[in-house]
Amino acid sequence: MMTLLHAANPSQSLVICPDKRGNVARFINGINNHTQEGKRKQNLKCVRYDVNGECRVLLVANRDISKGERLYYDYNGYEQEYPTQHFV
Ligand SMILES: C[S@@+](CC[C@H](N)C(=O)[O-])C[C@H]1O[C@@H](n2cnc3c(N)ncnc32)[C@H](O)[C@@H]1O
Repeated sequence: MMTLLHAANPSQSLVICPDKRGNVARFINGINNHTQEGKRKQNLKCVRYDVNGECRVLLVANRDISKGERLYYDYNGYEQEYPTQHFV
């Protein structure tokens, strides 16, 4: 679960909960966000857009990505709940 927007009223917060619905993004890897080396691997970042009044979260490349290269983003949003210390 990833909190992308933390609001005082929880019903206005934006949370991604992939056990309800998923897509091809399930194949994207996480970075070990406890090390500088892990952080350097990140090649995707989350961006929120308003599309016809609905909030959409896109994963956007933060640099050129070569064909065949693994995709990595930071699984943790605000809460840092996802353990990533063992990620390679
Ligand atoms: C959304 S899947 C990531 C895609 C998965 N690696 C695959 O091949 O289908 C999430 C799971 O993959 C594993 N994972 C993701 N990133 C990893 C990494 N950098 N190193 C090791 N395991 C990772 C973790 O077990 C995590 O719960």
